[in-house]
Amino acid sequence: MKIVSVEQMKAIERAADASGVSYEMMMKNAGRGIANWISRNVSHRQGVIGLVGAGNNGGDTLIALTWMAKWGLRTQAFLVKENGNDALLDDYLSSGGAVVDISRNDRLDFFDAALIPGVVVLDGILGTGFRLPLRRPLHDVMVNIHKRLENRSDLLIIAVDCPSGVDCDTGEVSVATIPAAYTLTMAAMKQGLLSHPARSFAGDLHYIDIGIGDPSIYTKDGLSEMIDHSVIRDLFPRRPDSGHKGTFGTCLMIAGSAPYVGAAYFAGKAAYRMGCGLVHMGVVRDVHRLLAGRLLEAVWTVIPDIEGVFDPDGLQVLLSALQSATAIAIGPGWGVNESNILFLTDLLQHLPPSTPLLIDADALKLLVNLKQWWSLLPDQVVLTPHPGEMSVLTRLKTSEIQSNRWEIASEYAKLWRVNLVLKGALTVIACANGKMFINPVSDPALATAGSGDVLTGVIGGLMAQGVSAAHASVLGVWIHANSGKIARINCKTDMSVTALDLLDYLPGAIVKAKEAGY
Ligand SMILES: NC(=O)C1=CN([C@@H]2O[C@H](COP(=O)(O)OP(=O)(O)OC[C@H]3O[C@@H](n4cnc5c(N)ncnc54)[C@H](O)[C@@H]3O)[C@@H](O)[C@H]2O)[C@@H](O)CC1
Ligand SMILES: [K+]
Repeated sequence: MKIVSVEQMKAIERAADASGVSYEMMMKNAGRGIANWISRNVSHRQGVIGLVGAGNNGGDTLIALTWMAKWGLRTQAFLVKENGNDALLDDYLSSGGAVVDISRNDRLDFFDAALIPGVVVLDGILGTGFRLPLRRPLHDVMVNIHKRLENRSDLLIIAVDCPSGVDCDTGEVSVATIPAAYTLTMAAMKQGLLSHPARSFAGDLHYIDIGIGDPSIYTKDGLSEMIDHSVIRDLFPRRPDSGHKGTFGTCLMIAGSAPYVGAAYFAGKAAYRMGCGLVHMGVVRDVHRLLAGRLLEAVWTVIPDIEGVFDPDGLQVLLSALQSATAIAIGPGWGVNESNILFLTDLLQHLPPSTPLLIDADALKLLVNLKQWWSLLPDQVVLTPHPGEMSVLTRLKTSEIQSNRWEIASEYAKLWRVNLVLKGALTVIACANGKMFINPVSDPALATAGSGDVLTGVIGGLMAQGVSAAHASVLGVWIHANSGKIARINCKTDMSVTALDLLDYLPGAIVKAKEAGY
């Protein structure tokens, strides 16, 4: 789904209107789309109530309620602000709907009576027209509504376009913003919903077609994209029935050191879980000793070491593996030390220029010791820094990176001509060709030691099978995040999810990616 600012959305609507899809038609399509989505996706046996604001967001909601009333559902509209949508109200009433005006902060007993367990609440008070701060008298009515909906897990709250009271550009929220289980977003994702705190209020994000198709045809701006099912479904490598392990590539994983054994395991196992035909592990003796009996699927080359880290002259043993790999991943668990700077320098000089490369973790921190390191990389390259590693690479403060993730990722991906996966909640992928993707998943289940090593294996395993560096990053980030979501559901808490769980639920995330929408 494309991502837009409020200004871009307005310009797209103007252009669509000029090309024949009128504002009225867009709103009708929005309302019908919301009603259809609810009837297909949620149980609405207890009826649907709408919180209706004075603007077009309220208009969308009234049209949705009108359709559902026509279909015989029990519905009620609560007018939260004196309403300018008289014609839409008349339509709704003549379709059998019921209206209660609570805009003067009275008659809330009717609202209380409507909040029966299982009822669907459509939040259509404010959309993209809202700017903080929330003004009176709406503020007071919304605070009262908020109090009543708080902690009501027996209700299903669905936000229309955005949770009301969210700034759709910045992601800031008002005191009265109501957290939703789902947000049904019109035509394109509003960028603010992919930033915190708004993201935590929006729940699962779904697209509603308002009849204009792909919004990017109405603008010259290159729109970023939220990773969803429509983005990833075509990115999987082919797996012909006649394939053999050579068909599915060889990932050379140069990982681990005596203090960080697990990193090599997580990365190597994840590459196998992603369908890679063969994973060739380049590791020091201590890592080999501990993992050889655990990662039985792997082929091993033991790299000479000095006190558990790579010997600067140790690359010789890997030269033939470097040539036969179809992708190379480096960095997890290396440690930052003088030996590894020399080892990395030698390694970059011996890389086959056409083999895709992934650089993660400590190898990213070591890169800064090499002059113009970005000129030493192959064309197909992915860097997967977390904000701390990005800070080392750019010499910017982590706080500065975190407050401006999209712009900074985009700027440096272009500068270094790399595909950059800036990790953390709401991972940003800035591709070397200028395209930007945002992962909508923000789940503390993923914030656990070894999680990044699993991601390295996932992306490396996909590249080994011939998926481009950019596509492997997009698909890999989505699958990794969803394995976290599935792990949280299965562990029944995000607290107990470990990197081993992420590995275990990769197959579930792959299945989900292949068969269902986000
Ligand atoms: N323009 C279009 O053609 C379409 C718009 N759509 C819908 O329209 C929405 C945007 O509609 P609008 O531009 O009418 O805006 P909204 O519906 O978001 O709300 C505007 C209303 O909120 C009030 N308001 C704004 N800031 C406030 C504050 N700080 N405190 C108190 N009240 C405040 C305004 O006075 C106005 O009454 C979208 O989110 C979407 O749901 C869709 O129907 C698709 C088509
Ligand atoms: K809303």
